[in-house]
Amino acid sequence: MPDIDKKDRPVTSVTDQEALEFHATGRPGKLEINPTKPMATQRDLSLAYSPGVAVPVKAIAADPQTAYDYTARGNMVAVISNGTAILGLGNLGALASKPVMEGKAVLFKRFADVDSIDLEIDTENVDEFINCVRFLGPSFGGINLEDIKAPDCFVIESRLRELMDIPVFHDDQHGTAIIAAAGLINALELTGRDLKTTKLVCNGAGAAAIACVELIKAMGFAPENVILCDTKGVIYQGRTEGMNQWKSAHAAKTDMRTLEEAMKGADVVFGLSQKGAFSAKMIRSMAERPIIFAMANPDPEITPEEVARIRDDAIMATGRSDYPNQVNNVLGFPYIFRGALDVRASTINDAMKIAAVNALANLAREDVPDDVVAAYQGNRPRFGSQYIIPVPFDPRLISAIPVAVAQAAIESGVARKVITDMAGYARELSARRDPIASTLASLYERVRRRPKRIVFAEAEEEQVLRAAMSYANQQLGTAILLGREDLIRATAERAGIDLNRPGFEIVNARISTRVEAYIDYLYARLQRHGYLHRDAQRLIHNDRNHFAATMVALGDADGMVTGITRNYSTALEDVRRCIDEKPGHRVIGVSLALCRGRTVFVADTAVHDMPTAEELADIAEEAAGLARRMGYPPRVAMLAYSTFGHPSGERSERVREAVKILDKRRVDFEYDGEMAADVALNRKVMEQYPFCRLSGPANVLVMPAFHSASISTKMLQELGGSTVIGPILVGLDKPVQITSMGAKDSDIVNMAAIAAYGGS
Ligand SMILES: NC(=O)C1=CN([C@@H]2O[C@H](COP(=O)(O)OP(=O)(O)OC[C@H]3O[C@@H](n4cnc5c(N)ncnc54)[C@H](OP(=O)(O)O)[C@@H]3O)[C@@H](O)[C@H]2O)C=CC1
Ligand SMILES: CC(=O)C(=O)O
Ligand SMILES: [Mg+2]
Repeated sequence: MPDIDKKDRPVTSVTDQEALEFHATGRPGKLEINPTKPMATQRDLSLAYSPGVAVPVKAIAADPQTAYDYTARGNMVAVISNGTAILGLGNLGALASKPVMEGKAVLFKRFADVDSIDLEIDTENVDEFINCVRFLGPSFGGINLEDIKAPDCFVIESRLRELMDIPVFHDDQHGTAIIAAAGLINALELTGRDLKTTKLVCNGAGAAAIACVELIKAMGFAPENVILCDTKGVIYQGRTEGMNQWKSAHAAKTDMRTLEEAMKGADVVFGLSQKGAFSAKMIRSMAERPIIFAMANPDPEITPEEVARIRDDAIMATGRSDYPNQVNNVLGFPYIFRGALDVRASTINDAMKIAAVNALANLAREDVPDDVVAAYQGNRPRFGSQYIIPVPFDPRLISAIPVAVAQAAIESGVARKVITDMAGYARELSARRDPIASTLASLYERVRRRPKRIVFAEAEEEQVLRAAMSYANQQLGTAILLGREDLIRATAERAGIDLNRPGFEIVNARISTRVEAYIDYLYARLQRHGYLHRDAQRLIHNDRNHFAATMVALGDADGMVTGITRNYSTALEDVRRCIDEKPGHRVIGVSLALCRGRTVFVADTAVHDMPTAEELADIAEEAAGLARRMGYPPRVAMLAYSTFGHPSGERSERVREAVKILDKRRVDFEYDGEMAADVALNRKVMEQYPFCRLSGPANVLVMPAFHSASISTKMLQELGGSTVIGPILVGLDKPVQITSMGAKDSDIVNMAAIAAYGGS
């Protein structure tokens, strides 16, 4: 069980205030609705609404299946709850469940491009709830039930499945069961067990547990080898206390009465109950090479550290992201619905669930290819006791699971649309998901594995302190706070930030013991550039950028972030006085623009005002390198106002020349130009130039000059609704990132993490 000692604290811990601010910032909540058709002209309105809308109305009335062609139904799932069992928090009501349901809706979109809306129904009456949902059927392609207490959830789901002709899926039951079963299959394989003879104990007999037990029995577990326990102990035939029909269906013919008795000699134990339910004695009494899935959230029935102290032959999984082998339903519901929606399935049946189980289990046995390594913090996990199930950010999930689910739906006769080209479908699926979320997540994970000391050069500012707190809280490393200690502490107190916890270090330039070394270093660099010794003294004593950059140059910090109090070019000049460019590289700025599921890298957005052809070629190489490091195979477009010589003009000459220079350099990425932005980004327009060497729309845009780079990224941000990260500085010998003036704490912490990643 390597490495688990370091993982005592949850890595994603956030403060209550951060969580509230996250939800309240900007438009409150996590969701908004956007039209997919233009609504600009009278004609648009006539088509979208009266009179044009009457035509699809009549078509749907004549043939209901055409609703999938003319409305959003086919890609729309409702996430529905009454809040009676919100996560592990209990019955806090429908309204309080809304943040969770919005969260599930966002995960649907993020991971599988499924549009989703949350609906909170304010009743605990089972019949009222059922009636409310059943009449909503025409609006949706599927219903994802969430956080409804047992046994109500069983009645609600089975009645709605009968009443509705679209998939109804209780995520807490089947999502959990599918992921647990996938992990179990692999753990059985690794321990050389046959599922027909394996003895399993499941502690807990609620929503998740009953579904797990039903699924593994459907997969071939012998009913007599499965023992279910609840708060009253073993569920045995004839027991009357605390029973219901769902527990009775799994009551065992046995003399055992306690969990402790049941676990003696058991091969597998599932915990779907409560923190701490498994004792050391129970774990010790299990069979050799036991399989222990302690899935209670947020704290498992027993921790991996505790198990490791008791025995070293166990395969261990939990529901948490900070241990190996996370069993979490986010691995399932987005992809299962994706597959079900794509074949317009009328239900999600056992065949589809088992197909999802096998697809997930098989994925963990495959070699992890290069372009997926980023999702695993740069490591290449090998199928084994520490890797029995993929992580949620594995980009292969989007093509593996929906294909298997869709195929099973077709074969089991519940699909209303047949996909014949499954390989083509898998390719389409891969293109649906933008890897930026996994890229950033894996970047953060990688930094967590090798935490870094990052100096926050403007630590007297409140948003910088907030970013530093988030950096430390997320266990990315030590936040070195540069500034006057009294001011930093006063600001922290006003902002409610506790600086006495681990993860912070305050450095005051005026009293630092390293000042003389920094002055000597800077003077040696600048003495032949018109600087006197006292100029170097003044810069180190009075200027936080020079002090911080020198700290990084001399190895007293791993990286630096600055920029909110000084404009970009000034901050960059400060840094360049202290740090050179990396040998053989050119310092440039690259902005990441994320818009409608696409990510493009735009360069140079920071340094070169009017680059020469040679400089443009260098910029292309640096930007392509960054794209590749972030997991995107680069397709570089050298942009201009003209495309392949038309219209002709002097201004495009430099860009054409840059392409020739790249030809001579025999670079190892796709590039072409000069071309206009629409040719670079729009496949159809690009097709008018069949000789174009790009294999698809560009994802790296090299701008002809700084002004066009800056204007276009700002327009994308303001008018196009893009999220822009950066400019990210690349090409410096040490990792330094500069934010824009007035950046928010979330932007600053991203830049700090990027600086830390640069030093990994
Ligand atoms: N990792 C994952 O992806 C998921 C994990 N879970 C976890 O599973 C647990 C149960 O969730 P869910 O099924 O939705 O909840 P339910 O309320 O539907 O069921 C809880 C069950 O646990 C039993 N139980 C509670 N405490 C103990 C105990 N100390 N010993 C034995 N049995 C106990 C209850 O017994 P009784 O019937 O006697 O009251 C009940 O059967 C939670 O901790 C939840 O976090 C749930 C979904 C997904
Ligand atoms: C993970 C989940 O769905 C839950 O805890 O309820
Ligand atoms: Mg849930």
